[in-house]
Amino acid sequence: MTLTTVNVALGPRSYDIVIGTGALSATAERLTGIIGKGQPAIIADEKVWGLHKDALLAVTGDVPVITVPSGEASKSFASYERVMEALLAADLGRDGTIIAFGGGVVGDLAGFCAATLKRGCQFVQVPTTLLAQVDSSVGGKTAINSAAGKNLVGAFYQPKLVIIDTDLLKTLPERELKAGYAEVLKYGLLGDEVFFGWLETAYKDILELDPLAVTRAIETSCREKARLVAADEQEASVRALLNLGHTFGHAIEAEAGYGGDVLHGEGVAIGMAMAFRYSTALGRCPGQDTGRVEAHLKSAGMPASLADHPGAKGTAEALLSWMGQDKKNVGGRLKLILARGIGDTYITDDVDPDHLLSFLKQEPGIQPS
Ligand SMILES: NC(=O)c1ccc[n+]([C@@H]2O[C@H](COP(=O)([O-])OP(=O)(O)OC[C@H]3O[C@@H](n4cnc5c(N)ncnc54)[C@H](O)[C@@H]3O)[C@@H](O)[C@H]2O)c1
Ligand SMILES: O=C(O)C(=O)C[C@@H](O)[C@H](O)[C@H](O)COP(=O)(O)O
Ligand SMILES: [Zn+2]
Repeated sequence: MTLTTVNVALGPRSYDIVIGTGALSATAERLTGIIGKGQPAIIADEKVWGLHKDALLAVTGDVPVITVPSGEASKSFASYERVMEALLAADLGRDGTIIAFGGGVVGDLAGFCAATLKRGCQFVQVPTTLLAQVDSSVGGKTAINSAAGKNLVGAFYQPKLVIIDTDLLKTLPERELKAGYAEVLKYGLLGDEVFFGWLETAYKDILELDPLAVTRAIETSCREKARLVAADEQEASVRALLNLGHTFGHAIEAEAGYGGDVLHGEGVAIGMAMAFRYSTALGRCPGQDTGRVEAHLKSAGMPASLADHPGAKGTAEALLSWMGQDKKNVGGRLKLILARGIGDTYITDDVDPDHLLSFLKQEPGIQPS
């Protein structure tokens, strides 16, 4: 078994991402080294725990486990409170280690618990979805949702180690694989046209979990994420490129509620297509590139607009109002990631809300005001 290691270079907060088949058992010594003499605890997605607990327990030995229900609803204040009380009852101190075992939901929740437990304890990510393996386990964005919007309560807090065992993906449902693929695609669209070109031919292999294709997709995504995070840990500049499609996507998710009608990756897929269409509407991106993005999403069986997704809804006004809550906004100005073409994106706060509203009103599937 060959493992690949990508380092996230953040000075004293630097850490490795270890990627490959069998990565979990191969990193056992590193994990126990991080745990040291402190008290560890596992925070696991309930479904993942049922499927894969033996793989993790074989590495950690007997460790307290706190499970949370599967799904976005677990990124809530209620779930955060329950998990924090359980961690305190398990006697974790600052030298304790929280091991997140699940997709992005568990990673974001467990990371926020780690950031705030006694003002910070150790944290290790063991992501189990494609989305979490290519994106959410890396970079230290941790959060829960609020009634006001997605990820509005959180912290930047880096893990000590990310263990990406691609064997864990074998049980992932197809819809979740596709949702994760949206974030893979993001890395091509935001800055790597060659990678996008490869994805146009390799997407079937990735979705069928061909080991070489999956590993290349994960490694390429993690390298680019590690590069952007190392350059701008707290999203003061270039890191915002990782938010391509998210201002639209988070609004679509929020409007659908967090009950699983629209998955994060599905919102991002629609949001990226919207960002390209809006860039074309502004005369900044050739329509040919936008057409290529839409065509690829359709080939991969993913939505490119609200009309393609039965759970996506909302009026232009409602979506714009959610976008107004976005954390990137400064001084009340909307900030968007737009495109000059595939692999060439930029961050702008030069957004006219009236113009954006007219654009949204013409989007396929948007509800009448
Ligand atoms: N922090 C970040 O940088 C970042 C980046 C991207 C997304 N996110 C967040 O991540 C979340 C989405 O993550 P997600 O797509 O992983 O969703 P998720 O965590 O809800 O997992 C998706 C589903 O797959 C199931 N599952 C997980 N692993 C499995 C496995 N190996 N086999 C079978 N089933 C499995 C889960 O039970 C769940 O039902 C969103 O909340 C999003 O905001 C965060
Ligand atoms: O790591 C980042 O930076 C990202 O933006 C990655 C996104 O895929 C992820 O969904 C993130 O949680 C969104 O961040 P937010 O700041 O818009 O909540
Ligand atoms: Zn995302």
